Amino acid sequence: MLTVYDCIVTEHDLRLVALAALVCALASLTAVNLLHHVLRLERMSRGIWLTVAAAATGFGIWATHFIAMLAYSPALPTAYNVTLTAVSLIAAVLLTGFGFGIALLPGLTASRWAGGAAVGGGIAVMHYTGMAAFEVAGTLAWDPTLVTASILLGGLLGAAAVAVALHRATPASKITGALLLTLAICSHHFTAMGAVSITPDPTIALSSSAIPSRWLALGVAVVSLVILLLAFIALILDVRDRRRATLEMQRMRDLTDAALEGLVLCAGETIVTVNQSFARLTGLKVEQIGGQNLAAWIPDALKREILFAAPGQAIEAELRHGDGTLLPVELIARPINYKDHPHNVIAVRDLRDRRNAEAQIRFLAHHDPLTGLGNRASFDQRLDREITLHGRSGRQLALLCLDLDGFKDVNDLHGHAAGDQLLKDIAKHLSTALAEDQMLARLGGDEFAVIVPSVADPAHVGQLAETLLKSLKDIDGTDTPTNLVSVSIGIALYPSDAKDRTELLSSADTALYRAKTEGKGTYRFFEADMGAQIRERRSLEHDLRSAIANGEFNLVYQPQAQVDTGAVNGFEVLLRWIHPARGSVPPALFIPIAEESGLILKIGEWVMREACREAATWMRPLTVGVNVSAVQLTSDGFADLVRRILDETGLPPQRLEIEITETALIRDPNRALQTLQKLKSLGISIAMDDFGTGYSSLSNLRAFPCDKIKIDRSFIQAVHTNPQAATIVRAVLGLGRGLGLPVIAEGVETSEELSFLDMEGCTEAQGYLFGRPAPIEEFVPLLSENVVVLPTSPARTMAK
Ligand SMILES: Nc1nc2c(ncn2[C@@H]2O[C@@H]3COP(=O)(O)O[C@H]4[C@@H](O)[C@H](n5cnc6c(=O)[nH]c(N)nc65)O[C@@H]4COP(=O)(O)O[C@H]3[C@H]2O)c(=O)[nH]1
Repeated sequence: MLTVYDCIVTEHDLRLVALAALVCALASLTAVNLLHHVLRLERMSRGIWLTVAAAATGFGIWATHFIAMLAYSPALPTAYNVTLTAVSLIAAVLLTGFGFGIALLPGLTASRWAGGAAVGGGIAVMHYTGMAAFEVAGTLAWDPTLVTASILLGGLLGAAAVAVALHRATPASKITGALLLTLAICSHHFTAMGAVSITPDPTIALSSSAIPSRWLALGVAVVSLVILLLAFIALILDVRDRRRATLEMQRMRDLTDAALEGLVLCAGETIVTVNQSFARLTGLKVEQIGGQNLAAWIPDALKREILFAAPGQAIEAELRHGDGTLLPVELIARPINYKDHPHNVIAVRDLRDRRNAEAQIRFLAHHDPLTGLGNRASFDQRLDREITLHGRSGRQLALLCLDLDGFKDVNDLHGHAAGDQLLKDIAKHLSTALAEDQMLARLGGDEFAVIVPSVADPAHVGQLAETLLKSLKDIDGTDTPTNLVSVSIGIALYPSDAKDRTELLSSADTALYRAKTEGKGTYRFFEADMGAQIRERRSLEHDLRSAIANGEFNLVYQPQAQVDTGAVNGFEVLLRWIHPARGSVPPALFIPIAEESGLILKIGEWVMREACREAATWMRPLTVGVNVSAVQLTSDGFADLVRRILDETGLPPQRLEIEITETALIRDPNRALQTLQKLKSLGISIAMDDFGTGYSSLSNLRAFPCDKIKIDRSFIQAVHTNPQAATIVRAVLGLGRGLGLPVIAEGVETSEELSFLDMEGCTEAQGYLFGRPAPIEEFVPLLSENVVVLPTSPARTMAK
């Protein structure tokens, strides 16, 4: 070591040593930059630039050697053999090119070390060939240890230089590599120079063809200029490559950021970079993620293993958000070559929307979207399950079918939004009244059902039905018109009322039908004989639908006469249905069915038109009383319909009397009032039918524009037997007098009843005593002349 130091300090011109080191460093940096340039090139165009890199390095080694030789002053005449000097340059270029070629073999780290060692070998070959070209007037002696050391230094440092320089494309890696290469060349040179000792020998003459040292200096200067030029080219190339790489990187980043999916570039499990979409998924910034381990974001090690083991295959995993929550994602990995190194790109797709949609679909498949209750499908499944369980255990199961009475009116009168709101409110109230193990489902428009498992006593189910009915009374009617609806409930038990689901549903439905027909807003248990009645009712409803078209209806007329004179004032029109198989079906049977099914609208229109057409043909201006049901009165445009019929038939409105019951008013008082006012404004009169049986409310008589009160026939017929009935008749007659409204008594069958009415001041009557309802042809004389209809009463004056 000391020998080498002595050699540098005492035998060399240090300024030239510094210049040699500078040229060497410049050549090394040029070589490293050119090597990286070669790496970035297509394989095809690599050869040329590999040659340029080999030339720059070979020339650099050569120039370093000869500048250092110029710095060497053994105080003897020296010169250089031309051929060997040229060979040393060629050897330096060729061996460096060979070493670089090995080092650039793709994918092998060992090849970089081997290539670097070959470059180190080139340095040694060049040096010792150069020394062979060295002529001096003396003899050279070599220290074998230092020679070996010089070769090892060149080889080892050369290997390390190339390996480090090519490890990464960072400036640090490049500079370190270049410094190591400089060190390899310089350390080799000066160690080798330390190994040589010259013994002056005046007998040895320098050959005449040898280049003198000053010529060598010129040659070295030229070579150094070549190195400078190559270095400049390498710099330009490097800057250009960097700019391109930056642009390319920016383009790639823009492209990946535009992707909706998250993209992660990984070297092994280390994240190199990510795009904006991925950063968004994690809630962090792009810069915060680069350099981290993939495990920080995809915690499931097995999933990561599968991901890399099966490139191109989508796998579902969980991604950790910056806040620690886990998101469902789909991952696909693809291997790519990035910066000549194998990498993986992982596409990350957010599955939250898909999962939500799937959950939504699953929910919709089993739930009613409006109320959130179970739907028919999930109800059927549960019922089947419960039936199987109860069948095995022998316990009882109850099924409650609920139906809203009057729900159609809510939709018609208040709109569908109000109807929907009402259904939601009802679902909420019913749900809160039920226990955990009971299931409420919405089976259709206004149909709900409740499954009650493990029924110990049917009376408990009755109590539950009452609770449900009561719970609906609590609904605040400000937003939803609950006063228009009530709920009817039908209850059937398994296994006593049915042997399977279909039969159980049918039994509960039958009980529901009964509840609806027997007052609504109530509940009924299934009874064995209900089925036949319901079938009967449904069959009638079916036949009613075609009754008008089949001409099965006709009208009968019943006279209404003055009590004192018997003079006829008009007729009440009554509908008759002659069923092709059953014969005459009483209105008390089919009118409620027509009302419930809505058929009354068509039927009522037919009655009104026929009655008006008939009355318009009468010679005398008698009144015609037409019964109008609640459904008609509250239907859209009823008053307009009546006006059109009057126009069509030509009947003066004053001759038409519409008979309504109090129940029709109570159903929807506002709408009823509006319609009645319109009818009144047309000149039509209104009679309050069946008075005394329903609400018999004075306020109704006051609030609605009524022209006549009709006392129900049940009171008239009991007037002699039941003192209470007589009192009611008197009270109604008093009410009429007080309000200034005429009162007509219905169902007068005997002269005693008539006498009573006469005595009590009732002015008008109707009943079998005056005439049974009959086809109008039977009353022809009454229509043309003022014939009194009461021939049986001798007390009465016959009026002409
Ligand atoms: N025992 C007895 N009965 C008498 C006597 N005088 C009349 N009647 C019966 O009493 C009912 C009077 O009709 P209502 O109270 O309007 O009661 C009617 C009415 O509410 C309804 N109805 C009949 N036709 C129509 C119609 O065209 N439209 C509507 N909406 N309802 C109708 O059907 C109900 C029953 O009608 P009907 O069976 O025809 O029964 C009629 C009539 O035949 C009597 O002296 N003794």
